[in-house]
Amino acid sequence: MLPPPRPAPSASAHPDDAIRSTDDDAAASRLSAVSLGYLDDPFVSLLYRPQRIGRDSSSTHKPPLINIGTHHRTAALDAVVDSFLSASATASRPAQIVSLGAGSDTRFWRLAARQDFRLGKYVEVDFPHLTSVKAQRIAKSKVLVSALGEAPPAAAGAPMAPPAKPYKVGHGGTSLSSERYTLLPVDLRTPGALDQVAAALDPDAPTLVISECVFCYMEPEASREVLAWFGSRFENVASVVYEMCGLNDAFGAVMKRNLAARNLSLPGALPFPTAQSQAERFLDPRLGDGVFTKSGAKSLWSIRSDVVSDAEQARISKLEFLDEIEELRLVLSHYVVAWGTKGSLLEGVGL
Ligand SMILES: C[S@@+](CC[C@H](N)C(=O)[O-])C[C@H]1O[C@@H](n2cnc3c(N)ncnc32)[C@H](O)[C@@H]1O
Repeated sequence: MLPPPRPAPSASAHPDDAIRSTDDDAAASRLSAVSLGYLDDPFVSLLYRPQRIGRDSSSTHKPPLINIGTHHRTAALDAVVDSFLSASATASRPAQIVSLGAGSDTRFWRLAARQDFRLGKYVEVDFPHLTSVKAQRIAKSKVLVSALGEAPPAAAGAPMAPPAKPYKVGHGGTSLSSERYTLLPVDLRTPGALDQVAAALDPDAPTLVISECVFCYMEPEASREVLAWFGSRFENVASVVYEMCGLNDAFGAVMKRNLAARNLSLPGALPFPTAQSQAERFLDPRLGDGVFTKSGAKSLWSIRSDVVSDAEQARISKLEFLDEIEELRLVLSHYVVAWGTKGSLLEGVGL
């Protein structure tokens, strides 16, 4: 969910600084939702430190509308990931997940903490500025390192040495690789940049590509290239995006004005007027023939009634007072979770 305007960055700032700073918004929203009890995620505070710490914990709290949106978005993405994992449970190769523009996301650690964790690989990519910070935070935390898998065995006959670390940091500190998890510095707009992602993946394994609030900051041609790349390289592939839609109204005008004050624009959101149009992006003939064969989408407002159970809605309704249900409907109607799949992955997702 997008925050209110902040002062524009100085003229000397890199044009991508504003895009990179959106990770701060996403992570701060997650931290707020966790600290108020909307979400249970012990890894948020290990991967994200708020830049402006006030005198009390309430300074990290976002308004209820943002907390509810963060909750529903997480519930929907969790449902997609669960559906993918159960559809790929019987595959001959262990499933893998790629998270594009992952920022400070914690999903890998939440999955690795589960009893039924069985992923072959989880790969995250983002700009090097973000991956270097994330690699450092992972390396400093025993809890985060413990999820990465086993260290490679020492070579036979090697002299006694201290135990090897279960990960390697590379690319000048901007990448981290391990048995279960790989973090790579990639600008998704650069042609050919995804080839280094391919090296970390099994081309024959069921693959889920997650993109949460990333494509909106890219030109639509660039995000189409990314989807086409995954769709053409992996036989058994599905993808899910969390995006904005319908910004051609008064709500969208305010959002665009607030973002412009931060040097941000949304070239990748404007061509999508409805949730359905986000679903149709996966079936766009310009992606290539049969790259994705089925798709679907729901706004966060529909996800509220169709995905979040009554019991969960009752639980979170007690966390904070919210009297403006019409305003909630307006905000949640402008965010959408859309998916596309080749074959039967995600067929049972219910979105
Ligand atoms: C709003 S944040 C979302 C972070 C994360 N997906 C989440 O939901 O918490 C958008 C992220 O996308 C990344 N991003 C945007 N454009 C990108 C690009 N061209 N290449 C790589 N990462 C990009 C940003 O750096 C940022 O971390």
